[in-house]
Amino acid sequence: MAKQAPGVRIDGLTVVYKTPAGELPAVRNVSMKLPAGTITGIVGESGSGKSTLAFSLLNAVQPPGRISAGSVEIDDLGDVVTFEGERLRKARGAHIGYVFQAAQNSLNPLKTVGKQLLDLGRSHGVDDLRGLVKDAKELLGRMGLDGARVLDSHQHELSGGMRQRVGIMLALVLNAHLVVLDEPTTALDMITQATILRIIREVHAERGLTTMVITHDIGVVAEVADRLAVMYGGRIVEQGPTRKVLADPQHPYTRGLIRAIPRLTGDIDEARALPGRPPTLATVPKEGCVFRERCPLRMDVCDTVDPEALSHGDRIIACHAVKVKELA
Ligand SMILES: Nc1ncnc2c1ncn2[C@@H]1O[C@H](COP(=O)(O)OP(=O)(O)OP(=O)(O)O)[C@@H](O)[C@H]1O
Repeated sequence: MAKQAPGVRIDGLTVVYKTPAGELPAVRNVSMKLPAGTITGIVGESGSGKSTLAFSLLNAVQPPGRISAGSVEIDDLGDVVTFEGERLRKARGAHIGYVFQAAQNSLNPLKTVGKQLLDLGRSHGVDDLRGLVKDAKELLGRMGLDGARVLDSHQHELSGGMRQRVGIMLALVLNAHLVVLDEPTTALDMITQATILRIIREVHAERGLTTMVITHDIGVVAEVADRLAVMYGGRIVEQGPTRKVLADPQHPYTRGLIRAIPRLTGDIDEARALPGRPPTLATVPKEGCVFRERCPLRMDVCDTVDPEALSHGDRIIACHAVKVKELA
């Protein structure tokens, strides 16, 4: 059993959903690494495939979706795409912790948090349930909450920020060292958001985790992530160390995303929203570059050839224009 931060290698991952127009890819030929012990942020607009990618890490894509190609190799565990049944259920929770999007709603409203914790422990064959409760209280205390009181509460008795922390506790309490957080701070006020992000960083470092954070908010990624991957139309268009990508974005979509952030100082008009809309499964181009319709650097080749993800130093970028610029 892996009891330290595992590295993860995603290779050629494609996930399709069955639609009236046939099976269409929501994640297309994605390859990336999550180095052991790092926090990786996945950022992109709504519908870009972030949650689908996150579910693939647990081999938990639900019908009408399915992983149609690729692998997700987790150190000391193997390729989870090949896992089924009991082996898969055990891997989730014990190895891979997951905090669902809007953790507010993933708790059972009829049961106390403590009861749900015991259910989780039993379903994973934990013998020492007292020890589990002790760990849960300690984690909640670590996150600034009164553990005993929270375990006695129903979800409606907890604020949004408290529920987010309960979600993080449930993802960690079985001692998973790979943790996936889907929009961990959406719908929280700025102060609570800052607190949760600080807690994520601290718990990540203290417990020795490999963490993936999914968000549409590039500010969240800037705050917590060591590495950043930008998704668009099911593709990862740029990835690399967060600071470098934010300081010197190369892909025209990353540039657009960063330009669209309103700044507290400076002229509000300087923040320019990205023109156009992100594609849906039905409108994403089947060939050529997925971003070309909104791209200021569009060239003829973009209409027919999907740009390959190429290494540029410690950055990986999928863009014909960036390649041309480098060769110039
Ligand atoms: N069950 C489903 N059936 C059909 N299409 C789906 C299903 N789930 C997701 N999709 C489609 O797959 C694409 C990717 O969705 P996904 O939820 O992974 O994106 P996302 O980036 O996480 O977006 P959001 O931030 O809105 O959750 C979208 O076009 C979405 O409409």
